[in-house]
Amino acid sequence: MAAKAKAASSSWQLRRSTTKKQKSSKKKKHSETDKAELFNSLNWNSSLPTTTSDDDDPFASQFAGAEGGFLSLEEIDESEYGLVFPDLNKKRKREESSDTEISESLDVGSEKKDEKKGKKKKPKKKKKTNKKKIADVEPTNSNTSCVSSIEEVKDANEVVEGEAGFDENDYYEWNELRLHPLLMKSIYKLGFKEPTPIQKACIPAAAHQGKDVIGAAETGSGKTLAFGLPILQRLLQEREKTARSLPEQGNADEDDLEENFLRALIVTPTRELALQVADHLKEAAKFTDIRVVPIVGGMSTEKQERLLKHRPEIVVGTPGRLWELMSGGDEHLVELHSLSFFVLDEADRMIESGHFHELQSIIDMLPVLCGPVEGNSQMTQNCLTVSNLQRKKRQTFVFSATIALSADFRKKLKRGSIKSKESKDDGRLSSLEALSARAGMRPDAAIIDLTNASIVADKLEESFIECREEDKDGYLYYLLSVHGSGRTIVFCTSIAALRHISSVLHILGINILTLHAQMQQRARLKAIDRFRVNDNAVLIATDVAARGLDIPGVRTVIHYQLPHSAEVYVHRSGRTARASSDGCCIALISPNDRSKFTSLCKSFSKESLQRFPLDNALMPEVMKRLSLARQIDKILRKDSQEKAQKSWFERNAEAMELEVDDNDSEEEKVNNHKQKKKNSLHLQKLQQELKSLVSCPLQPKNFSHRFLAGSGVSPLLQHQFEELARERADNNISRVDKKSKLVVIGQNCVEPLQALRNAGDEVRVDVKEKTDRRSIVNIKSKRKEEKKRLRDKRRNAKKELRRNSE
Ligand SMILES: Nc1ncnc2c1ncn2[C@@H]1O[C@H](COP(=O)(O)OP(=O)(O)OP(=O)(O)O)[C@@H](O)[C@H]1O
Repeated sequence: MAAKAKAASSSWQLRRSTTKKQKSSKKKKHSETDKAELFNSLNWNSSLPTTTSDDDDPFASQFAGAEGGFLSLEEIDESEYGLVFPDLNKKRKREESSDTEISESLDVGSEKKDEKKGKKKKPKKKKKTNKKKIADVEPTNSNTSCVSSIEEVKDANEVVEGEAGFDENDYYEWNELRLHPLLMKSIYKLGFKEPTPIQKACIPAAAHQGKDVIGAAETGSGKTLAFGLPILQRLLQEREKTARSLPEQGNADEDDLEENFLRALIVTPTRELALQVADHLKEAAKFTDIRVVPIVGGMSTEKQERLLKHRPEIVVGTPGRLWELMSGGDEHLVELHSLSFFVLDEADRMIESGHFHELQSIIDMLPVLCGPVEGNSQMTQNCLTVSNLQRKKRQTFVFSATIALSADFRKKLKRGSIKSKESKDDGRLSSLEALSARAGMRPDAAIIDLTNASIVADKLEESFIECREEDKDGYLYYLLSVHGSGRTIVFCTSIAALRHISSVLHILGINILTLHAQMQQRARLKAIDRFRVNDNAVLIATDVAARGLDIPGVRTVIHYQLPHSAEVYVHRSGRTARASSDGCCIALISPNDRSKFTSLCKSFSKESLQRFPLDNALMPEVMKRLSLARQIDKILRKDSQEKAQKSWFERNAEAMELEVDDNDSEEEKVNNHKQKKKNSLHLQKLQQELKSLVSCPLQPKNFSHRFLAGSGVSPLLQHQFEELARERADNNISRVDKKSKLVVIGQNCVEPLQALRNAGDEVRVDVKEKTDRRSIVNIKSKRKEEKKRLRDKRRNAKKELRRNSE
């Protein structure tokens, strides 16, 4: 872990130095907006402990310097996020000289280029030793062109052959999918032994039958490659066909081939997801020269325009930035006549507000399918310049884990078909069905729904904690300190709640990262980066992180606030238990959340749920710390608000060239000073008290100092105790002093998932029974309230009468 952290920090240093120049020029540009943003967020940021702490300043918290989620806006090297185009030639040269394995693959690429330019390829000698393997990979259907080059299959085998533990037979399930050898090579490299069910179902339909696909499968089930591999497959096949037909056509279209058109446009709802999908596709296209570029908001438009000038074949983007560039007339993005794939990832999110208008406009830009485009002379002109092979039917892919939850799609999934008719409500496409139809989805689309009734991932353990709204912070702190092992994401619905818990947890000494839509994009990416490299990191996020984010090793998802819809609950929970690993989610349910939670359970046809097992003996200590943290937070907030107000007043006065009169009398000044001193002493006292509490593990009320019981000992502390015990044993302490002996009883419930499993079925709650009981309780309490209301009314009326008669 330390090595990882070191590597990460050194890579940051490197990035920072390379971007120094950009930094200074950007600083100027952004300074005004940065200031405005800083000012808007004063209530929040200013309440936080500052790193420029003055030793005498009690308001500079003891936790200053903790990583927290309080990211400074440092430069991020955009090449890290796919925003710098790789120079293919340079990349080739570098890889050729450094890696013999990869050089073989690049030979294939350069041979392909030679083919394109009409040069005759020298036949390679076939090695006898590889014959068996080639036969293994060869498709059963000889029609396909994808495995036409036996040399490529051979190369693919050779690339991975040398790797320790590689056995091609482990990958036999992929053979049926008849993927291009260069794609198989990436799959070997990625180590994906078998296709996931959604990949098995989608690839034949999309890649070999050329169908449109509506795909629904649980979160983390590999949907990205389910649509990504067919795209790459078709592009590779078409290139080969074109290259083969070139010599026959006498190289007439050679120039056309040199000019790449946009072939696939993938739209995702969030920036992080777009960057991630682009990265994933780049991995899959690693051994080809197909280029994938992410186009997302929050980053330099100019840079992205420059990238698009390189005419990448695949663009992955968010609707806002894509539409901004399209409406601005970006050449590459508006030349859509050769577009062969249009993909809506997380499609059900796209019809929600916030994305709708841009997406609708993008869809309206897509040419009407098939052949020369009607009614658009520009398009028709462009079409004439495109190779016939490229001008094939456009395929539309619509994917999400929760399509099956959307009412209209559920109907359609049952029917097994989509309506081709466009339904429009006052000029807006109102449903996902209408949107896909408008995008050109054909009625014979393959509908692949692999979601089960509960929609959530198979290996996800769901649980809940019932508590009062004001105790949520305490239970969250409990979970993070008692079971704070493994990566955890805490989801909030509002940014205000996120800020509140981040601040309190920060004061309590828990290292947290934050992610929400009001953060600058660089800070958002940085938070994700930091979260990725730390095995025990805690990310407090809004629903901007709910969809698609693929961070391996997320063990726990905590719903601090319940989401507004069942779909979001599925996606949030789906950040754990991904790609056949397990994980758990815990919902904190206050009385206000109950009805929402019940309807959530109903929509997933849940019969029973686990109550998260708690050690209530620890709660008094938790609440004690929390109370201190809240007091500190309140004082810090008040102080920073006052400072912000004062500096705002002074700044404005200065801007208006006014002199600020100090009207306070000497006496007032002295009193103010005294009050300030008193407050700061109080704050110091609170901070010290909290510091001494958090330096010890959580202790139950009846805590024995002789035996440190497992529950309440954090994993880190337990490790330290064990080390200490070992050291003592090694030193062979001869003094037999019972009191000095240290006994460490192992902590069984480190991870929440383990705690849940250890608790077994004891904590299982019958949801239906609970709902019924609740509704009875509700009716009873409503009746009681009504009776009380009537009684009060009668009493008041009597009083009124008496007063009138007097
Ligand atoms: N065939 C495979 N075998 C093993 N792992 C795979 C395979 N295909 C994809 N993965 C991995 O599974 C993880 C999840 O994939 P992906 O992000 O595509 O899931 P998803 O279904 O799109 O999830 P979500 O619905 O949350 O967006 C990724 O880390 C990916 O690398």
